[in-house]
Formats: sequence, C-alpha cells, structure tokens
Amino acid sequence: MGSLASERKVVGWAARDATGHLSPYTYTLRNTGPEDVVVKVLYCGICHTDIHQAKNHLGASKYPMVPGHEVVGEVVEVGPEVSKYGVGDVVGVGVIVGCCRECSPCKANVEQYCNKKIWSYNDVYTDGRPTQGGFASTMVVDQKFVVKIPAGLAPEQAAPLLCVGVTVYSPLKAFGLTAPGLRGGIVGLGGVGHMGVKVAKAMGHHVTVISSSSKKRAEAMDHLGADAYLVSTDAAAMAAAADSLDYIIDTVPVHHPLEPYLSLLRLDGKHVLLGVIGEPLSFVSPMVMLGRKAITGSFIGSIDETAEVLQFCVDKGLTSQIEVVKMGYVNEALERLERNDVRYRFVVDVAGSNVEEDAADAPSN
Ligand SMILES: NC(=O)C1=CN([C@@H]2O[C@H](COP(=O)(O)OP(=O)(O)OC[C@H]3O[C@@H](n4cnc5c(N)ncnc54)[C@H](OP(=O)(O)O)[C@@H]3O)[C@@H](O)[C@H]2O)C=CC1
Ligand SMILES: O=C/C=C/c1ccc(O)c(O)c1
Ligand SMILES: [Zn+2]
Ligand SMILES: [Zn+2]
Repeated sequence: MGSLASERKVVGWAARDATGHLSPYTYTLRNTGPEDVVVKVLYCGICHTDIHQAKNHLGASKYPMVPGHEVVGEVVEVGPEVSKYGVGDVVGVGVIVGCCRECSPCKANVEQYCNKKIWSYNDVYTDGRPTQGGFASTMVVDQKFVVKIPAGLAPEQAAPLLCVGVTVYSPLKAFGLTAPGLRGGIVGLGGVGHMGVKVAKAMGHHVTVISSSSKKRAEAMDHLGADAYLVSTDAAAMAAAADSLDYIIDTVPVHHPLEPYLSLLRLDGKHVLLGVIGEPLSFVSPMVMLGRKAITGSFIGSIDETAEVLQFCVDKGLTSQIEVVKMGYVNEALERLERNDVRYRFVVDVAGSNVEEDAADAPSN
C-alpha cells in the first residue's frame, strides 16, 4: 500500500465553454478516501459523448470540464480499506464513478441505471467537488468503479472497451441476443459501431453494417469481418434487405429517421438506440405493430459487465482499432471525430504527453 497523500493539484485538459476547445487546467483532487484508488492515467479514449458534453449538446454542461471516460491507468496509491487493488495494478475507469448502492438497479448490480449515479465528469461528487475525467494526469476513484485490465490486453487497446466495448456487449446480453446464428445490423460504423461488429461476429452472428456512405465498405468487410454492407440512402439495397434482421444496434449521434431501419427488422426484431440525440425521433406506429418490433435503448453496462467484456475480448482475441495521439493533438482529434474522420477510435497517450508540464500555462480553480 502506498502512503496517503492529502489534497493534490493535477493538470487536465478542460473545455471552458461550448466551443468544446480543451486547454490545460489545474485543479485539486479530493483526499484519498478509505476505499479510493489513486490512478495515474496512462491512456484515455475519445468518445463522441465527449463532444456532446464539451459542446453542451444536451444543455447541461458545466465548465471547466475535463472530459474522458475511457481511462486506463496505473494504481499509484490505495486507501486503507481497498481490498481489490494494489499499487502497480493496471486498471480501467469508465463512465460512472458513484451510485447510491441501495436502489433496485444498484442491488441488481446494474448501477449504471441508478438515479443517483455519479458521472466521471460533468457531475458533482459526494464531497461537493466537480468530477473531472481522464484527460488528466491523475484520478481518484472509489474501488467499486475500477476494473482490472486483464493480462493479454494492452492498456491503449483496453481504453475504448471501457465504454464502447461494454456499450455493445450489455444490450446483446440484456435483450437475449447472444445466440450464434442471429442476424444483426450495426448502424454507424464509428467507435461504438466497429466494436459492435467485432463483438457480434465473435458471438457467431451474421452482421450487416448500415452506413451513411460507401467509404467504409472495404474495411468493414475485409478487416472488421462484416458479412454485408448497406448504404442507408440506397433505397433499392435497403428494400432488398427488408425483414431480415433480428436486431439493430443504432450508434448514430445525430437525428435520423428510424423507419428505413425498422423495415429491416423481422418479427420481434429489436432496434437498440445507443446514440445520444437531444431531439425527438419519430416513426408511425404500424412500423412497430406489424412485426411486433421493439424500439429500445441501452446505457453503457455495469461494472461486472465491463470486467466481463474485457475478458471476452481477451478470450476471443478481439482488439479495438485505434489511432494513438498525444494530448497536444486532442482538439484536432475531437474535430476529426466530429467530421467522421477516424478509423475508429482516438486514444490519447496521456502519460506520454507530460500533461503536468502544461501546468505553467494552466489557470487553476
Ligand atoms: N448508449 C451509451 O451508453 C453510449 C452512447 N454513446 C453515444 O453513441 C453515439 C456514437 O458514439 P461513437 O461511436 O463514439 O461516435 P463516432 O463518431 O465514432 O461514430 C458515429 C458514427 O455514426 C455515423 N454518423 C452518421 N451521421 C453522422 C454525423 N452527422 N456525424 C457523425 N457521425 C455520423 C458514422 O458512421 P458511418 O460513417 O458508418 O455512417 C459515425 O462513424 C454518440 O452519440 C455517443 O454519445 C457512446 C457510448 C455509450
Ligand atoms: O459515452 C458514454 C455515455 C453515454 C451517454 C448516454 C446517455 C446520456 O444522456 C449521456 O449524457 C451519455
Ligand atoms: Zn463513451
Ligand atoms: Zn442506486
């Protein structure tokens, strides 16, 4: 066990307003509580949610905001009651860092659905301080919300899985969609979508990618292992595929019509919405009645499922397809992600970016 330090100043890269532009920011971490783990951040993936939050797409952003919720780091200190981790362990932190532990979702170990959950950034912790995410040198996290990175998974590879991996794995399990031979569609071949293809293929599904363009066709088929590829605006190809899918995992992060996708589902097919869209989506009721189809949603996955999907990826030999960048490139990376110009996830090499040296320029709180 390492020694317990009191409050410490750290440097993260924060958005100050809805431009979403990140710049160095010095702030104070909470004292290490008895069940807290102090994590030196090694890598942090960039999720489209970081854009939604940094740019206030949902209207609830608070600044300064240090985004980042696909965090892999090394434990550098543990509180006296930490039993699960020790100094030197390589661990992951995702979207949630707190919950009430008493409600029915918490008791059922689906704490991501707790109404009192605490987000890893853009939230307020139990001590009244703002939570700040993984684009920073260090985080302090309750051991309950930390997962061990299994042997056989490189830390930069593991980072995206802490969000995108579990986000596709959880609904497939929750909706009974794990049996081999099922036919699935993945709408939107980005960070979440590309792991959707890989996880669904590893479960033995026939996987159709449904994309906004034909640009990713060759990669989807040749490298990700998809079985079919549809361009959503190709009406003839979409019509030919009608009534063929058991489920659709929809990862599109902007408003889009649902009906072209609903028509691809067969009897009892499920359309699982994963994209964060702050405007109403619409469809006419016969689109779901005639075929007893369901439109549903899913939010990340539990801590247990996060550990499970990491091991699933090791067991199945799955890796995420990533572009590793330094922190100084984070604003370009966010812009490229927003204009759909990454295959398929940026991961920031936080430890290799010496963010503490940015402190000289960093206004503090
Ligand atoms: N429910 C949950 O728990 C989670 C939700 N999310 C949300 O899921 C969504 C996807 O996240 P992520 O995979 O990181 O995002 P990406 O930007 O990596 O991927 C989104 C994909 O959607 C397609 N797309 C269609 N229209 C647009 C558009 N106008 N702008 C950008 N992309 C478009 C693109 O695929 P193509 O080129 O094939 O059309 C793109 O690659 C986000 O809204 C994110 O907040 C993320 C993680 C967890
Ligand atoms: O990337 C993970 C978080 C997803 C998310 C889902 C729903 C929502 O309202 C959010 O603010 C984020
Ligand atoms: Zn995410
Ligand atoms: Zn709860």
